[in-house]
Amino acid sequence: MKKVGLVGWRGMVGSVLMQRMKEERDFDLIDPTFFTTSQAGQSAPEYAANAGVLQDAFSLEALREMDIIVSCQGGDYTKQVYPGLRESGWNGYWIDAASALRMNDDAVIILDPVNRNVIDQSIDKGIRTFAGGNCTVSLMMLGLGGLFENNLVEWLSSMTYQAASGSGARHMRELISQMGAIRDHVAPELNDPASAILDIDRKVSEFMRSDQLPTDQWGVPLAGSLIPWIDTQLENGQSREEWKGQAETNKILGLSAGTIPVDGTCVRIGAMRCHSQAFTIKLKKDVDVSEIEQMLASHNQWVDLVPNDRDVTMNRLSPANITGTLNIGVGRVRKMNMGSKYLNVFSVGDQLLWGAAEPLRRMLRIALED
Ligand SMILES: NC(=O)C1=CN([C@@H]2O[C@H](COP(=O)(O)OP(=O)(O)OC[C@H]3O[C@@H](n4cnc5c(N)ncnc54)[C@H](OP(=O)(O)O)[C@@H]3O)[C@@H](O)[C@H]2O)C=CC1
Ligand SMILES: N[C@@H](CC(=O)OP(=O)(O)O)C(=O)O
Repeated sequence: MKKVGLVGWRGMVGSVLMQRMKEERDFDLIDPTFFTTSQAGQSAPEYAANAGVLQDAFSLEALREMDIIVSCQGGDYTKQVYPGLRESGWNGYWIDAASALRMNDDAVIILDPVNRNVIDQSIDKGIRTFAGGNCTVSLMMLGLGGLFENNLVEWLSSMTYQAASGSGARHMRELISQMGAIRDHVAPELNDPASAILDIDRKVSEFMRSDQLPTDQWGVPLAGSLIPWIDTQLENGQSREEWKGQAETNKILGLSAGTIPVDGTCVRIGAMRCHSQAFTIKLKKDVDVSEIEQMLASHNQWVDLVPNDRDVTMNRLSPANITGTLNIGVGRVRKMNMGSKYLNVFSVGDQLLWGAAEPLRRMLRIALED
């Protein structure tokens, strides 16, 4: 059995990955070693039989023993450990959730239902470094896979509604704390049916602008509000999250940079772990909506095509419905006023599953076949 090193397994992304690996019985196929940056020597989790004790994740000697390393530890860890490991001559598979290596020439962004051909070709060429894509990009490409596969996308704009989980566990907790604090602040008025809604609204607004609302993580209110900026600021006016849209989409498809223009505004909203996106897509040619729906639905088994009907959409195409599942809800499919080549689509997907953990465990399976 191949020796597989797991780094970052107890973090949020890592925990979702471990859960999926247990569900799919991946541990039956590997000889796992669990690494840690802070708890070396403690017992490895009991769900992996005979995994022994946690190893030091900074020990190149211990890492070099592995055939495959899967890291959900974050970009800082990758930058600290990966170069030295490769320089030492280690030629195993490095499979990483972080963005640090994604755009390297010798790394491939993994999303096998979309780019299995790119992955296979790169393995044949000797590439052994694989990075999960940005969650927004991966969810977009799975949802719209049928359009990319049929070479129909001239350009696309994605306006996002991104969940708190994309910023990490502490941010999720603070979102709930903000929600609770706002509710608590007007509890007496809410319980009194005779109270005026505009008085409640004024009290809520004042509270949200005060320093009583917990904002240590977000810096600003998210509950009852939104944040139209995700990740760092770039000189061209984009956020880094917006920049990733075009850069990663083209790289995943194995196209040269900028072949398919992708742009939009990335917005954080008060959802827990599902990213939603509203797409405006310029098609290369006029195709019937029914044919487009067929392409979208048949591209992969996770697309849940939701008919463009009000009640069905409200019930099925939402973070509340899709969270915790591998489904990618795809709906609101219709032509736009701009013309018959302009398509509207809306998608919802769990950013910890297909947005982070699932492409990694599927790449692990591919590496095990090698
Ligand atoms: N959050 C997301 O949506 C996405 C994240 N990623 C990537 O994954 C990386 C990890 O993200 P995420 O999982 O959110 O990070 P976490 O903060 O949840 O976990 C990272 C590490 O923190 C350490 N840690 C310290 N205290 C605790 C604790 N109480 N519980 C659990 N772990 C603890 C663990 O390392 P140790 O055991 O060594 O102490 C753990 O592996 C990101 O930096 C990013 O690069 C990629 C895609 C999406
Ligand atoms: N930036 C994403 C989460 C993330 O980790 O992205 P990346 O893997 O590209 O750094 C979000 O906030 O929703």
